[in-house]
Amino acid sequence: MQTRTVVDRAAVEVEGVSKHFRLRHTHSLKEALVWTVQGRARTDDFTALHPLDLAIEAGESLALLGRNGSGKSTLLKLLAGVMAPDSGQVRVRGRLAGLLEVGAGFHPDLTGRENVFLNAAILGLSRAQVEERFDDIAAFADIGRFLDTQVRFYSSGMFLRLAFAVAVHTEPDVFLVDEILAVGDEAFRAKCLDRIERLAGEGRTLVVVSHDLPLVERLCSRGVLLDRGRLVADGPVRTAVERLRAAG
Ligand SMILES: Nc1ncnc2c1ncn2[C@@H]1O[C@H](COP(=O)(O)OP(=O)(O)OP(=O)(O)O)[C@@H](O)[C@H]1O
Repeated sequence: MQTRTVVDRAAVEVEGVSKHFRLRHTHSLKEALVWTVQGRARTDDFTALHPLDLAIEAGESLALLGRNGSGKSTLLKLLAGVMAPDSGQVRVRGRLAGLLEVGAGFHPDLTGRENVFLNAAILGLSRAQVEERFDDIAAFADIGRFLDTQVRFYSSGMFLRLAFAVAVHTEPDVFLVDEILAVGDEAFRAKCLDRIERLAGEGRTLVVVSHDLPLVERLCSRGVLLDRGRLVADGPVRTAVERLRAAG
């Protein structure tokens, strides 16, 4: 009989990952000079994430929870590979897609249509695959003739519509979603949530960052709670949500 450890099956593995930021206290040469003369440090190191380990199994739906500034988005960016950790490593198996920031991966001078091809290529689709799925992407985004407008003129909701439509049509193995659904209108949000539930139902791995606790309880089965950059709880989502609520 073949035995596999949890780590063998993990879709996402995070090992000893940490992230520091350098905070600059001065923003002009003059200010820098004054602070130096006063003997004050012009920069300060801030640890957004202390070394942490996390294994997410294929097909799991996990919520990253925590108060403002606890490190959720930083961890999500490290998983997405848009930011490099200062220590440790992140391994993701399969195709990764997600919505981290409105407009990320879009070129402002290109039209929506052109950006669909650009964005889908970044997410690993061939031109032929995008052509085949283009009508479905456009129908999902439902932004009408704005599809042929430069995206610099898009509202944040229109960006979200197109970005989400592309991301779900890449058939990702691992799907990352930040608070971002907040800018969509109610009907689109409902459509996105249905689609996210469908992705989860297909056995894809979900990692969701949200302060909308009823929503994460609906979408996720596992909750990971961060507090000031440290992983403080990991278990059933309801337990993590209760702990977060209790912490006020
Ligand atoms: N590029 C950066 N430079 C400096 N500090 C940063 C940077 N990005 C994040 N931080 C800091 O790291 C900490 C964690 O930020 P992060 O965005 O991960 O928190 P979060 O849990 O997602 O918060 P929120 O719920 O408010 O979105 C915060 O104190 C934030 O100010």
